[in-house]
Amino acid sequence: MLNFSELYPCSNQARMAQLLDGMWKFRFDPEEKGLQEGWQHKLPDPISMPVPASFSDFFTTKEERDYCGDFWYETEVFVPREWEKQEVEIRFGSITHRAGVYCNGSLTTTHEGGFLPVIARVTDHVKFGEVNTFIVKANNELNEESLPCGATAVLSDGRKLARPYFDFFNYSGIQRSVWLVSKPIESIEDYSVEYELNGEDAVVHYEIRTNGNHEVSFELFDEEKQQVAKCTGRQGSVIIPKAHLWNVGKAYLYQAVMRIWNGETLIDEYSSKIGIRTVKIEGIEIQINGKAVYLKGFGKHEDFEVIGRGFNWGVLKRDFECMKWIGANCFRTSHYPYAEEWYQFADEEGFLIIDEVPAVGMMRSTRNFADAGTGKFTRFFETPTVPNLLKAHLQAVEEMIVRDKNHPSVIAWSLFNEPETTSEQSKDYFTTVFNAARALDPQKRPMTGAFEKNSQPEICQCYQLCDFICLNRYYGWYIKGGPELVDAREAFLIEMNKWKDKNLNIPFVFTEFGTDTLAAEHKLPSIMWSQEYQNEYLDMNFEIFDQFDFIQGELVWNFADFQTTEGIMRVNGNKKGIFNRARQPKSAAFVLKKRWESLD
Ligand SMILES: CCCN1C[C@@H](O)[C@H](O)[C@@H](C(=O)O)C1
Repeated sequence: MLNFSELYPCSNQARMAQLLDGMWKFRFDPEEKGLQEGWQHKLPDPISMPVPASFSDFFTTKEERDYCGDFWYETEVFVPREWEKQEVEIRFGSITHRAGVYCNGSLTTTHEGGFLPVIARVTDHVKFGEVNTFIVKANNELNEESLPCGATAVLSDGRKLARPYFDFFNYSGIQRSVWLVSKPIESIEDYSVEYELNGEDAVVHYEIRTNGNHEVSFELFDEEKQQVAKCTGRQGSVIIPKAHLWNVGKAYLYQAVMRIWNGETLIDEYSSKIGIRTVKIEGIEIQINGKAVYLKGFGKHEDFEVIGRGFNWGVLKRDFECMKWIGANCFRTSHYPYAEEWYQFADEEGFLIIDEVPAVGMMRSTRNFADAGTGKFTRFFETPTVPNLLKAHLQAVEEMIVRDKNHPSVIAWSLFNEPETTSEQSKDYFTTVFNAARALDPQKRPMTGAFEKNSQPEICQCYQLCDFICLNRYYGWYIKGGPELVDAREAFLIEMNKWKDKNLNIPFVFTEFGTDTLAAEHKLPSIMWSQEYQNEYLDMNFEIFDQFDFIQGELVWNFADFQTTEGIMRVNGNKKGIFNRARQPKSAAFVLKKRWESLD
């Protein structure tokens, strides 16, 4: 169990949450001298740095844009005397990839993993009624013992360089919002909800975890703020007659209000929106509230000009508007858990999410996208680093499921993206991961992972772990592209018939298929990288998908163009977007809109 509460900050009569986003102080530390020079107390000669944001794209030099190593942030916050009898925490939505958090010069916590919250209890270090200094020592180096996997090179001038085993830029920094939180000494630390549907009625089973022994109450209010249920006890079940169900494209959110009481005196209160719905795999169907749903949408990235992987409400709003316009109903948080606000908004808008842990790059290839399908095996799971990697993987899975388990939008957990899955060692490794994940989700949602082309049905050792199978396939792009599209179709059909012949009777979802396409390129007849080719490629894929009833979803790669490490196969980033990086549609967006609206 985690030794901190991941509950999203809220303010009420018992708690306060102060947002600390804004301009912080910042400094690179390439010589790693900060600690011995006392930077944990104060940064010398700092520059300014927006939070939340990646630091890379603000700069005009390559050394700063591509910086790899230690770096520091600092901010000052007044802590009111009224908080003196409370617990005080500082909560980062994430710090990429690892961090130590200091309060007035004292180390309060460390955290490994750049895509889940970092929470530090600072009660014993803050000065109430005074200005306090918070400092973060961070690092963005990649290795094979932490997620996502990669390596760190050292250039001839001594600078470190990230060598990702994945196809997205190693953006880093304090990329999500930061809060200063005060809450009672005895507080609500976590809660979970599970649902049962009985005709028009629903049963909400709840469990509340606190750090004390006082009585706990649970109430539910509908969207008209009318109380529809009330119960006492740390766990219980409440019946909701004629419940309003949460559904795809038709969200309905109740407000759950949890309180700790000392007799009539309120000790703590925490409230959160919940959506009553069930998720189930039934044969080849993915069922929401007992009804089959075909997933239409995208693999995405948290990525935008200038702010890199930084969270921004405006980008979130535009992305959801584009996804609604095109007729999508689902996205995968490729290749890492996104900022919580994405799930909150998906809850509001009735979108489905496949929530993915940052287990990407587990095949030791910077260009796995090119090596996939070449039979290039690197025996990734036979190396001495695997035990530590497994620890980091299990920690990330736990933090992701604990953080996201109450979102109705989350319908499945993706526990990897394109690892090697053809060895006994990979089977043992992922069996451990899947078993751990299953024990963590009170709602028992489906578990899956995204397989690349080497994971062929006759040699893959891990598809058997999945409740539904996600395939990333590029027939017509990395395999038999351009003039060979007709052969790509044949090869694709051969593979899909091999999967069909296994009679697995479970759903398959395509979580990646796509082509790099320059928004300015038109060519008649088509040529790879032209918009015409992207459309021809998509049409071929759809013709294959429509031949197999067990294919229950198509999530195109990618929603939008995004930044990657530079290289001969990337034109200022990955151009497989259906929208360009500014979220303007390529011609394929209209092809998808037409298809997806017809699938409704
Ligand atoms: C086998 C393909 C893996 N896939 C991973 C994803 O992160 C890349 O961006 C994508 C691509 O090449 O566009 C390929």
